[in-house]
Amino acid sequence: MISIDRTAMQTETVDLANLPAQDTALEIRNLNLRYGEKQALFDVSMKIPKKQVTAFIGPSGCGKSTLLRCINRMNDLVDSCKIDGEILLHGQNINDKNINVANLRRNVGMVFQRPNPFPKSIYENVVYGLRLQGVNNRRELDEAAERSLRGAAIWDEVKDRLHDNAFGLSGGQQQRLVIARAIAIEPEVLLLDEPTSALDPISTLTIEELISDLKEKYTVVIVTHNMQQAARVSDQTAFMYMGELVEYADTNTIFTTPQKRKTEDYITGRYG
Ligand SMILES: Nc1ncnc2c1ncn2[C@@H]1O[C@H](COP(=O)(O)OP(=O)(O)OP(=O)(O)O)[C@@H](O)[C@H]1O
Repeated sequence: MISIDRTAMQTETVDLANLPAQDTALEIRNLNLRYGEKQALFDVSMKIPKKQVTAFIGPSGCGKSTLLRCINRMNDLVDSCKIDGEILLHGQNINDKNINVANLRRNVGMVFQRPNPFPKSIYENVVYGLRLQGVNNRRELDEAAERSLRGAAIWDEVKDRLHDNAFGLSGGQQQRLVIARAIAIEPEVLLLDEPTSALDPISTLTIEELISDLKEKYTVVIVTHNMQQAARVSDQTAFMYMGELVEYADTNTIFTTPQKRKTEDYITGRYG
């Protein structure tokens, strides 16, 4: 039996099935995904609320990362991947042929399991996306760097060495730097794919605290293996099993009174 620390759980709940459009960041409708012959997602539908943290949990191979990667079309990079169904952002299906994928990814940032700073200075890492957008004004870049590093809770640790190479930072600092890089271009949605699984417990805690702050400005979707983490940081939790969305509800309900037997078995540690 796994014990879950519910002290930090959110108490405010939203009616996910009837979420009004103005509160919905993303709507996934009847999403099916195949890698070649293998179907990895089965008819997934859900609404992801704005400026909240939504966690995807479930046993290894259940499709959490696949679903997350659909939200910024990272699966486009996999040749064998075929998707049908819709993911609506501002009412527009991001899978439509006329969608500009670079714009989509500016709006929907992603942070991976292993910190992946570029081999550049801390400063240049943060302003990278802005430079790509053609911003060259020094003051604008400086302001964005400070704002983003503060937003990622790493400013105080790096403000005196902004021009040092990012590889000199610890793993936990690198991950916060990568989050700063992601928020520098002010996306609406941040996708976090097991962002702490390569980090030590203290860095993990720092990132978890940061995630709770990030939702003031961004919609956060996090994949995690760690149920305690989902319980600590998320407002709603989606439990997936073998490519299906089994149960999706506010985090408190999922961890205290799940409605489905499979969810209960998973959160009580019977499998996974
Ligand atoms: N690029 C790929 N090509 C073929 N099959 C894939 C690919 N990526 C994932 N899969 C398969 O799709 C299924 C879902 O994988 P996915 O990585 O989304 O699961 P997950 O729940 O995130 O797992 P984990 O927790 O182990 O990361 C698995 O059976 C996996 O083997």
